Amino acid sequence: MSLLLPTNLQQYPSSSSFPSSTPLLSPPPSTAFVPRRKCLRLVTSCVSTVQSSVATNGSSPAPAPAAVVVERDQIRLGLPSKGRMAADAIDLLKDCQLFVKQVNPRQYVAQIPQLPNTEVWFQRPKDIVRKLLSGDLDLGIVGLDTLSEYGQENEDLIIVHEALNFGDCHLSIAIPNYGIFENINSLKELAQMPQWSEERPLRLATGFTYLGPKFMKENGIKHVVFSTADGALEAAPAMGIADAILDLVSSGTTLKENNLKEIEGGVVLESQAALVASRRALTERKGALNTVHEILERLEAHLKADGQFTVVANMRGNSAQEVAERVLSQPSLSGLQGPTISPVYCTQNGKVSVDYYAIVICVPKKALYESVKQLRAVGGSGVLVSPLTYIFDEDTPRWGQLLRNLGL
Ligand SMILES: Nc1ncnc2c1ncn2[C@@H]1O[C@H](COP(=O)(O)OP(=O)(O)OP(=O)(O)O)[C@@H](O)[C@H]1O
Ligand SMILES: O=P(O)(O)OC[C@H]1O[C@H](OP(=O)(O)OP(=O)(O)O)[C@H](O)[C@@H]1O
Ligand SMILES: [Mg+2]
Repeated sequence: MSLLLPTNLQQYPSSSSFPSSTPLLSPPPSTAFVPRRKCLRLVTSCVSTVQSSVATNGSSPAPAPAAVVVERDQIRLGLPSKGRMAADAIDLLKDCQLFVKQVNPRQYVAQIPQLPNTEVWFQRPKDIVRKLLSGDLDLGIVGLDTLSEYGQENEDLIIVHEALNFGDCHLSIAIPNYGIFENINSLKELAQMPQWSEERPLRLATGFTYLGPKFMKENGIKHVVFSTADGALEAAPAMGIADAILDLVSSGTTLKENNLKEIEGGVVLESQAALVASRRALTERKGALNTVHEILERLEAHLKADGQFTVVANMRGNSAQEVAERVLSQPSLSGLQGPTISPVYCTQNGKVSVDYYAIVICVPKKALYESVKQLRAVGGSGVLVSPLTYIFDEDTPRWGQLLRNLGL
């Protein structure tokens, strides 16, 4: 990777010399609960964080901050303060019956009455990651892209839930769909283009100044130089500033509108919102593990139910067993653990009898129509479909994983 002539974008030669757009500076957390002696240690640790991280977000992995857990009574959860993740994060918590009470949008601290030992702090997503690392936050909701870029594989960061079902996008290389790139459709073809040399490397514009150089290095692409900007990167190729870009894509509209295309092998990562925690907080801060357990249980119950419908149907039959056999003969009707089948009691000529059975199953939303067709095929009628709110399993699989990860 080599240096290119300056342009109107900031240019940096490689991952090792990519300077920071913003230093990892986080203000000391509230000292309200910090005893005096701890206060001194806290300041020391903040100073060392600042000094050691001026070359981020695109340099070598940030060193683990000093292992200090500041004493405070409240567990701190960081939520995105604005942008596309903010409303969805609050809505998700609301769907889990966790109501974030924010008096007005400019107030950066809020409460969740259902979690009395927890404070919400609204921060920019990248600052959530930085503050998890500095110990100023204990938990956070951010995109996996931001976590990877600013967390830089730091072992103190633990992904508690990696798929919160919003903020979906992917980080991808894109090139012009015209000119010398017209017939280039893969990373390999891009790398092998005769145009790139030590003197004239491929110019890649990205805001991902850590992940970009790392990805190119891992893919053996040597003749590349990086530049950065804060947004509207898709303009860079047409402006003649860059040959390619590395940016987030969701609908693909921005690429299309700027005559750019993605290439095979060019996806650096898939991203969506995740619940992230500081390992130190979970192991050392009183109450943090209980809080994360409760949040995780609620999230899992909601997210699992979110993809499912409850389907109730009537079915004529001689016995529950016989109805069950018919239902289970269909591939999409086994539900989560098999159908629940109950007799429907009717009176006929003054006598109570059972001619029908009600069957209840959970059906993935995507398979709803197929399931209705299969139900009809085995004699189902009067099909009622309703949304499912929560599925609380015996155990949350991610909780077990988390405990193993923490060595507990
Ligand atoms: N199409 C998309 N473009 C960018 N980010 C997306 C997209 N879809 C989902 N996301 C998620 O939203 C996050 C960006 O949120 P937002 O746009 O609020 O930016 P930000 O982090 O506040 O950055 P900045 O304010 O510096 O632009 C991404 O990190 C990603 O996880
Ligand atoms: O695939 P799409 O749905 O078109 O979304 C992708 C675009 O959205 C984001 O930009 P953003 O809107 O944050 O603007 P910015 O680049 O100016 O920050 C991202 O950086 C892409 O440019
Ligand atoms: Mg953009």
